[in-house]
Amino acid sequence: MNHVLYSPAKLNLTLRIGARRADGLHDLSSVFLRLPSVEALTITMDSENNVKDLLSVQTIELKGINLVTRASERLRALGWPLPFLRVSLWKQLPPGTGFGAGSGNGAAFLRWASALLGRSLPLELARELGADVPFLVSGLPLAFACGVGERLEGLKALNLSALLLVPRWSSPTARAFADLDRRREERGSSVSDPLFFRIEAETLVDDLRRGATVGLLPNDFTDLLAERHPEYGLFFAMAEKAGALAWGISGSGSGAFALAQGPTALLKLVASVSAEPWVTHLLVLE
Ligand SMILES: C[C@@](CO)(OP(=O)(O)O)[C@H](O)COP(=O)(O)OP(=O)(O)OC[C@H]1O[C@@H](n2ccc(N)nc2=O)[C@H](O)[C@@H]1O
Ligand SMILES: Nc1ncnc2c1ncn2[C@@H]1O[C@H](COP(=O)(O)OP(=O)(O)O)[C@@H](O)[C@H]1O
Repeated sequence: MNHVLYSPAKLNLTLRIGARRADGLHDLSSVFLRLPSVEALTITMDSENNVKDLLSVQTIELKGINLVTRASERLRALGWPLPFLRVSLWKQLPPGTGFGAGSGNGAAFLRWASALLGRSLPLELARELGADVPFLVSGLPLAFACGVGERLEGLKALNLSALLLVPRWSSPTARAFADLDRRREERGSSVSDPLFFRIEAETLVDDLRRGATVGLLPNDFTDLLAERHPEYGLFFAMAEKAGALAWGISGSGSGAFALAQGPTALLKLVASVSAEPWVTHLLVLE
C-alpha cells in the first residue's frame, strides 16, 4: 500500500538574529508562515523483506543523510516499531534556499509515523532534526518563534498568496550566520531588545491581516545578501510595481518571496521576473 504525504515548507515573515550564545547558536525572533503542500513523499509499506529504508529522490540531487532517513532511524532507536520503508521523495525547492522544504519532509514523515503507530508527536526529535521542524510538525499556520525556533506561539492564519523565487546561488545557513557575526564585529553593532522584535512582528502581522502594503520585510540577513547579489533589489522593485503587499528574503536565504491578496499581482510579477537569467524556480502558491 502507498501512502502519499504532502510536505510543508515555511517562510520567515520576520527574522531577527540575537547574539551568539555559548553553544555557538544564535537566539532568534521570527514569524514563521507555513506553506502547506510544496513537496510530496510516497511511502510504500510492502517492505517485509527489506533490511533497511530505501529512499529515492526525484528532480533535485541531495547530498548527505536525508532528514527522512534520519527521522526513521532515530524513531527506531527510540523503540518505535517502524518497519523498513520504501520512500520516494518529490522535491520542488532546492536546499540552501531558506524555505525549509527539507525540514518539511522530516516533519511530514514524523506526523505520518506518529499517526501510523498511534503515538504522540516526538517533539524532542523534531527539535534535534532542525530549528524549523518543531514549527512544521506542529501544523500551525503561523507562529511567533523564539529560542532557536523551538519556542512557538501560534497565531491565526493569514489568507495570502505567495510567490517563491529561487535564484541560481544558494546561501548555506552556517556561512550566513558567520558573515553576519563578522559584519556586526566590524561595525561594533549591538543587538536590539527581543521585546522590540516582538512588537515589530505583531505590527507587521496586523498590517498584513488588514491588507495593508508593508513593503520589505525585516530580515537581518537581507543587507549582506543584497550587497552580494544586487538582483534582490531588482526583484523587490518589481514586486512593488506589480502591487504585492510585502516581499523579502526567507530564512538565511537564498530564496526570496512576495505576498499578495490573491494571485493577480503575483502572476504579474512572474511575467516580469521570469525572463531574468538568475532565476531558476518560480512557484505561485494560492
Ligand atoms: C536561519 C533559519 C531561520 O528559520 O532558517 P534557514 O535559513 O536555515 O531555513 C534557521 O534558524 C536555521 O536553523 P537550522 O536549519 O536548524 O540550522 P542548521 O543548518 O542546523 O545550522 C547550521 C549552522 O548555522 C549556525 N546557526 C544556526 C541556527 C541558529 N539559530 N544559530 C546559528 O548560529 C550554526 O553555526 C549552525 O551550526
Ligand atoms: N529531504 C531533504 N530535502 C532537502 N534538504 C535536505 C533533506 N534532508 C537533508 N537535507 C539537508 O538539509 C539542509 C537544507 O534543508 P532545508 O530544510 O531544505 O533548508 P533551507 O531552509 O536552509 O533551504 C541541507 O544541508 C540538505 O543537504
